[in-house]
Amino acid sequence: MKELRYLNKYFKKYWVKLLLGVLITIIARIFSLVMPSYVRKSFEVVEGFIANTIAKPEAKDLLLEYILIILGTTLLSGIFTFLMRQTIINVSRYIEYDLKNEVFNHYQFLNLNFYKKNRTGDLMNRISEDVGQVRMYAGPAVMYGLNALTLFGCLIPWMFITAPTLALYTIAPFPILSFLIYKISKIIHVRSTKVQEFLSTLSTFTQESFSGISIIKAYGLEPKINAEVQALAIEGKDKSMDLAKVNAWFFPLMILLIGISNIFVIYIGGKQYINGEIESIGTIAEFILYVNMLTWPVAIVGWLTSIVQRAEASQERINEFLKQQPTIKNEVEKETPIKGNIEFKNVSFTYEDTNITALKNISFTIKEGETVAILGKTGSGKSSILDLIARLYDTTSGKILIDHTWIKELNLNSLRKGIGVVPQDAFLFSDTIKNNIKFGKEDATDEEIVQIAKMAVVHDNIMEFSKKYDTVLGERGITLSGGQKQRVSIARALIKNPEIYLFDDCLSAVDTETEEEILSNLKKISKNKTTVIVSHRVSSAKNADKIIVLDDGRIIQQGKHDVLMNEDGYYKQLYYDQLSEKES
Ligand SMILES: Nc1ncnc2c1ncn2[C@@H]1O[C@H](COP(=O)(O)OP(=O)(O)OP(=O)(O)O)[C@@H](O)[C@H]1O
Repeated sequence: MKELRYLNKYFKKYWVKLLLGVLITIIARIFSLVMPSYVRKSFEVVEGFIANTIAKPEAKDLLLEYILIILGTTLLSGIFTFLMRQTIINVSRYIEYDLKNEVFNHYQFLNLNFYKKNRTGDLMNRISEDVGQVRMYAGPAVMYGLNALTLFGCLIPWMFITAPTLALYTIAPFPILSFLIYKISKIIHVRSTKVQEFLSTLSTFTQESFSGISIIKAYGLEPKINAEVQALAIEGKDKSMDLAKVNAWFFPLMILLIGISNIFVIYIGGKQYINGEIESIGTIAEFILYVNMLTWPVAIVGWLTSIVQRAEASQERINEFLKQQPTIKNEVEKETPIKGNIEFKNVSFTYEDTNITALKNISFTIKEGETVAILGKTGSGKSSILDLIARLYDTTSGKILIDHTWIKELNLNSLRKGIGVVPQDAFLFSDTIKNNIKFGKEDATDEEIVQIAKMAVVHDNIMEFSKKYDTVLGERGITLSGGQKQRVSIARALIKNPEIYLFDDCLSAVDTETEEEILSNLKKISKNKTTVIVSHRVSSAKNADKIIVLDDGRIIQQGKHDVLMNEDGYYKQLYYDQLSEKES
């Protein structure tokens, strides 16, 4: 229960509703207890009538009165049971809602490393499956637990007062029932976890095969994939059958134990009645009703134990993530708007997960308003520089200064607000083109969006779609070409109108003509703004105020196009290679 203590803050938050729920549960159970004793009394009236101690009209009146009492109390018990669910189960839904939001918000603040270390499926599972298990504890477990406690607390003493020996025989099989249900619930849990795990493997596999359907078709891999799905399906069927087998034991076992208890009541009760140890045959009827009333709560004790254990395990998994603190977090309260001066001072950077040192003792300065191009072979550390500027990671050693202030001493929101990133993989959301562009500026007008799309040279493409800017992208809509995606992603950054633009090889999928047009538009729009362009093409770099050439995490060349063209080195070589490529 140590991990589940985390939920106490939510129980405190909803304590009024919970207390109301507890009171309602107790009232509902007390009303339900009235019925069996009135059934006994009804039997006694019939017995009295048969023995001629009660006259027919009086017997009729009494029976009618008892029936009305039974009906009334059962109705009241039903109404309060409804209210019990409305309060306690509702509280559990509120807790589920709060906890899901808390976990999701927490995820958002964690570093990129967290997302690399943990699989997306796992993150999703903890927020849905695990929170769902915890809700079972906060709602049904509390409700059924209370229910059972109230019933045991009221019924068992009453049964012992009415007929002690009969009570003892009646409840004797109950602990066995509880224990067996507990054992079965545990086996069910183990097997259903296996089924769940398997289902997530299966859905990952099928999802990947749908996403990669074009590759599968192009390589003629359909039979192989079908065979793999077949094998997975058989495995899944076997696991589900295992679960079904143990599930099938649950209700028969309950019915068996109810039957045994009923036999005890009838046999022992009958013997006692014959021996005159109990006064009325109605007591036997009353106890049969008690057996039926107690069976579910008794079974539930076993079930509850396993629910609590599962919730504890789930909360432990949730807490494991909630305990993780972002290493990159905002520690500066006041806003610190940025202007765009960037300085790297002996920066080295190693990725924690792979231990790859992407940058080795890098130093350079970019003045406010300058355009700097970063070139270099793949894996030389270009994107890592951009990630460090946006503070998606912190340097391993050395310092980054923005406007002469250490990046860690800036307000993180102000920094990110001042930066417009166009990443290498132009990720667009499954939403309309308009909303994807508006992501950069929520209150952008339609005119602004069109103007920016023109700047990113994607307006004409968008106008060709039947729904124009309202065209939905992604899984629910159309797939843009690589170049179109890149340009929508550029529009998204431009509309933000930040102080620093970071373009990560974002023109790789457009032809050189469009590239020229976009670059000249960028020049106009990003005048006086700091612009860092990562590229593999000299054409994107040649007009920059400074070109930085990286190799294996180190700067090997630095300067303007003319300067670098006068040096023998990577840049000059690349220039001539790309020139001859263009000519041929
Ligand atoms: N998120 C990451 N986690 C771990 N290692 C990484 C990560 N990103 C990059 N690396 C490694 O760091 C090195 C530099 O990568 P980086 O992406 O900065 O290179 P790049 O010059 O931008 O390459 P490209 O031109 O192919 O985009 C590479 O060896 C890469 O494998």
